[in-house]
Amino acid sequence: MEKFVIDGGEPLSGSVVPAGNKNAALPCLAASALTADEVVVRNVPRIRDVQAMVDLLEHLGATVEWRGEHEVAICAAGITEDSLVDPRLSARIRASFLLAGPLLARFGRADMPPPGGDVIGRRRLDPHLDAFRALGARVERHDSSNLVLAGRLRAGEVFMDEPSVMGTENALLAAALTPGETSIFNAACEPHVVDLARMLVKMGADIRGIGSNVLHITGTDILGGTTHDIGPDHIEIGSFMAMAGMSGGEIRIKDTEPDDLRMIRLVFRRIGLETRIDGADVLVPGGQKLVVERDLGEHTSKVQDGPWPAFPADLTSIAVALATQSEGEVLVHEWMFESRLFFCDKLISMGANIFIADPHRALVHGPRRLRAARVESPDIRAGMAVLLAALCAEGTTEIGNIRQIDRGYERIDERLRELGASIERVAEHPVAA
Ligand SMILES: CC(=O)N[C@H]1[C@@H](OP(=O)(O)OP(=O)(O)OC[C@H]2O[C@@H](n3ccc(=O)[nH]c3=O)[C@H](O)[C@@H]2O)O[C@H](CO)[C@@H](O)[C@@H]1O
Ligand SMILES: C=C(OP(=O)(O)O)C(=O)O
Repeated sequence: MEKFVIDGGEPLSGSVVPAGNKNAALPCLAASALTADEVVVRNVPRIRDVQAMVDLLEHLGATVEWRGEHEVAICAAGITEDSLVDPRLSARIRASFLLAGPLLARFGRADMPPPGGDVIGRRRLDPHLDAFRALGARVERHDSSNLVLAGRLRAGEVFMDEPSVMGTENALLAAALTPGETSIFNAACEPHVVDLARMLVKMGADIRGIGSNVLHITGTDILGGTTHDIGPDHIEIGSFMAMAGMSGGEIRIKDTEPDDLRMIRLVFRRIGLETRIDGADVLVPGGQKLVVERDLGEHTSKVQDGPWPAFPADLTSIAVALATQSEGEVLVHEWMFESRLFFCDKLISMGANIFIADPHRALVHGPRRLRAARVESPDIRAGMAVLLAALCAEGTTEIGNIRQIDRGYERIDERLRELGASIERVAEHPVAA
């Protein structure tokens, strides 16, 4: 067990290169299971969740070779219809369920142990199952241990009951290896869904409508290998933007996809943070006095997440942290997950003024001088939000359970030190009873 020990209060400045998008790397790695040819994925973030997906593929029988810090070659020729998904590894990540689409399409059967992932509310698998059923699969067994899907897939029409990100990805993965034209309506269109669709095109599927909520996939019975570069992680970029604003420093975030940042920049501006686009970089000017923009008629501002291109759910915790340092009042409405805002009590223990109206809504009043505390990281993004708070708090904060932060942010302590932070990773010894 490790913890972070942070001495807060220093402005963080300098430049940082964002890691590859975690939520794109995971489905793109799962896509390697669709073919017996070699697939090379580049700009892969070296985070715990990626390692779990790589371990899952290896356990299934794929060969995996790291060819550089961020480049991995996978050959799934060794995966057979008898390969089994390891339940222990599956429980480590939500994205383990993305192996269902490839296994079902390739072998006509997928025996899936329950996935893991952040505990941030109920996480439905129904949209995935609806999609597989629309392509001709049946649920053969579903008990607390496993969910077994079976059937030779045929192209069809999928109408998602909600634009589920991984549900859309599983439908895409399955449809790419199913001959004929499949249409997905009410599809999710997050940058990671786009990334996966582009990779599947390079593997031999024909996909129209990429980036929209209607996808037409002409699948094939054999997909080939490819080399694919993962795009920059817009959630990590948003986290660095908030970090600059909260600490008062100037940070340049390099090599981004500015078009993917439009809603994030718009919402952060509402919370009081100005950012500029300079070529492919985002510049957060230093020394900003953050003031919340009120709505017309002096009404309270609201930040609400939603499916793309709305503000990403994975940045709501970061938005709460940012709002603690901005003058005024913001209502953060985390509409998608029921438990994600429970972490606000960690910020409250550090001195933030937050009124938790109900599980979905928190009213944040700023600015508040934050003070050091001992806190645990409940999930990836809450962990990062608490880390941002610690970086601008007075005194020495300790954050436990940092495995959660390591699930989604690569070498975050080293990268923060390069920006001037005082942060140490320290082994934590259990206290004897
Ligand atoms: C590995 C991965 O990629 N994980 C991401 C993925 O999870 P995941 O794919 O599991 O999330 P989903 O998009 O399926 O759903 C997210 C939540 O929002 C709810 N919902 C969704 C759409 C909608 O119109 N109405 C609605 O209520 C769902 O019921 C669920 O509770 O997408 C989430 C939403 O962007 C992100 O937080 C996760 O980081
Ligand atoms: C919720 C997240 O991840 P997962 O879906 O893998 O739990 C996240 O990335 O914030």
